[in-house]
Amino acid sequence: MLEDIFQWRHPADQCVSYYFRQHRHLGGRDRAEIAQAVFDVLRHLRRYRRDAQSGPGPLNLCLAWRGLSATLPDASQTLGADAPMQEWVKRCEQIDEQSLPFEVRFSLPDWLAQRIQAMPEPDSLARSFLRSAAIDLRVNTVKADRDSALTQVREMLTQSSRHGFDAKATPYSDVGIRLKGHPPIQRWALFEQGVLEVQDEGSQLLAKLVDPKRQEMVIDFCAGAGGKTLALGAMMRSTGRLYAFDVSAPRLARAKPRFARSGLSNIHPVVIRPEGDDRVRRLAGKAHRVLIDAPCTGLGTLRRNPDLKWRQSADELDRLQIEQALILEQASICVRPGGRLVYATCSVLAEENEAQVVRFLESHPEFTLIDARALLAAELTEGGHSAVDDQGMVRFRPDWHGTDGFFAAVMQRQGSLA
Ligand SMILES: C[S@@+](CC[C@H](N)C(=O)[O-])C[C@H]1O[C@@H](n2cnc3c(N)ncnc32)[C@H](O)[C@@H]1O
Repeated sequence: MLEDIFQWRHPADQCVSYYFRQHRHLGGRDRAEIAQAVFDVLRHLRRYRRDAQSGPGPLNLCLAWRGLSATLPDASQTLGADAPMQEWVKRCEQIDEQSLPFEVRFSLPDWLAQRIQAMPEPDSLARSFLRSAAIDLRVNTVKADRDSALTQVREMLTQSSRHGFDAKATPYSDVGIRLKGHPPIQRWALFEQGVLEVQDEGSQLLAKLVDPKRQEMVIDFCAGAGGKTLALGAMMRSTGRLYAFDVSAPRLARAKPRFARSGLSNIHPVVIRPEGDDRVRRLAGKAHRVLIDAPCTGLGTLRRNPDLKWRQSADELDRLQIEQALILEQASICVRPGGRLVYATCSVLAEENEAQVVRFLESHPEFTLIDARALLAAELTEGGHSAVDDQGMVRFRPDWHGTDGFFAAVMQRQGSLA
């Protein structure tokens, strides 16, 4: 499986699923343990590869034993590694991490390590990317309120044969539930009925920044698989017109069953062209709110997708910046006077976040930045780290806020909505 993943042609979770389809005899517990070990290897790949230079066997075998030993205590003994491998694993685990350079200690490619080192509290951020993330759920408020959904989720977890699962309300989002453990939620009736959707708390808060009202015209410009569209549609109570745009027909096709499950009838999926699309032009100056959940490096989600740090590159970051600036131009045309434009990414890199917004505002004096503090009900300060900066832009970090890394800026076009 590691050989397949290291081609970097497909996301790691797809490679893992493919492997399990080819090895149907593996039980649930085996699958969970293998997946955990593989993701541990991806998180620590640079460090493990360096250690493996002195390893007692082929590279991938050494990596596999490191991953297994890190996730299953004493794995190398109980699962039968030979004596040299057991000794080598033990020696590696005793290395003082402070003796390692930053990029090895936190297993980052050079281009990314340099950028993280330039941010506040770099060790804390880099370390948080080495941890796995909890599963967050969003309650579809068209179908249930959070309290009743939480009660039902807890009942499901109590009935589960495995111990250690739990659920609690998310601290910032008033429609979120955070799970402890990884129960099989996709098989729950609550999920099939569209009461629950998997969505990180940071993404849930994005809908609050857009703050769509009943009967408005709203555009989710990069709707992809529809996660944000669903949250917006629920806030609009299934009224008004909510366009789900995307240039990718397969992505929008994947969103359609989710839209159907949700019970929302105000969503209109439309495949658009990246430039000069007629339907986008026809909506010029019409939308009350436009959300751009921009294509980005996704590096804020490293806890969930550790392979991204190996699949992304500085060249790809350059390419994405051009694409993001173009999307900002196209999408902003649709905002009506007094209307709102929200630009967001799941990245922690300034180039695709505040730099894009600052550049856009410089060339578009008809838009001004709104302070996000006024739009978010919950106090977003954790340990003295506010999620909203002095200019009013939002930045979540896994180490400070327990969410994925995430950025958002809210802008408003001059004029009055009336
Ligand atoms: C970060 S993903 C969106 C995720 C989605 N909002 C969700 O919550 O599931 C970015 C999306 O932007 C789309 N995209 C890329 N270029 C675009 C463009 N020029 N116009 C509109 N969408 C675009 C991609 O196909 C991708 O689905």
